[in-house]
Amino acid sequence: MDSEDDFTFCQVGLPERNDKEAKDLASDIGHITLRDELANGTASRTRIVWNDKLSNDIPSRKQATVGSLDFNVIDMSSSKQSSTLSTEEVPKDTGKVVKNSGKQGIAVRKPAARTKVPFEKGYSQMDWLKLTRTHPDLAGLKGQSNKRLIPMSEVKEHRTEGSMWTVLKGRVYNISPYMKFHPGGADILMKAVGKDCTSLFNKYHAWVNDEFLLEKCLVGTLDDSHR
Ligand code: HEM
Repeated sequence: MDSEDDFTFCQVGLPERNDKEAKDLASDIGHITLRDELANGTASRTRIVWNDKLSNDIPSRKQATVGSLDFNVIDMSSSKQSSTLSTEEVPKDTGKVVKNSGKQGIAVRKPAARTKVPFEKGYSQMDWLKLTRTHPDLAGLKGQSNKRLIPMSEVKEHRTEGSMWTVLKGRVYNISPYMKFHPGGADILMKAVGKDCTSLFNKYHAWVNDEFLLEKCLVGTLDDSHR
């Protein structure tokens, strides 16, 4: 056999230097370094290390292990002495930084004020769902159709305790039975009574599925032909 026909198959890889560079790049992204270590002298595990300057200023750094992963947890909510981040900037509930003091900092976005009111016993969202399945006439229709066109003038008349109407996305609901179940509280929901509350609803929680939650409270469709 001619020597030119004699092929040898071998593993083709990057030159050693480039291989190392690529590995360093992949394992040292931003402020995080991945370090392979030998645990108990047997299995290898990866340690994640935050190595930015900021983390040195933050007092509460915890280390944890999940499976074979070791990682440091920086608890931003307990940070008090940082020169650039004040305690007001860290909301208690989220631990996220929402406001930048201007000098140096981390991304900033002020969330909309969200105050969920603890529900009274028997008024959880689950209780509401049960009620919607069992109550025969939550809307208070008394046999009337809920396919009726209702003028705004009629919506405005319904502001009494058992009959509180609102307009939401063109539909008219009797929200009276929902009042005590509303996770934002009954007080704020009173703002919707006798009015079109679509913009308020969207301002606070456009993601809430109103059609599903208030299905059994539907009294009709808004007739906006007289506007
Ligand atoms: C009329 C129909 C409404 C329904 C079915 C409804 C339903 C809900 C639901 C399911 C939540 C919990 C949201 C979540 O956990 O993410 C919620 C919370 C809340 N709602 Fe409503 N809501 C209505 C109207 C309104 C209106 C008109 C306002 C303001 C005037 C309002 C203000 C709030 C607030 C402040 C919260 C608590 C904070 C939050 O979760 O964003 N809601 N509502």
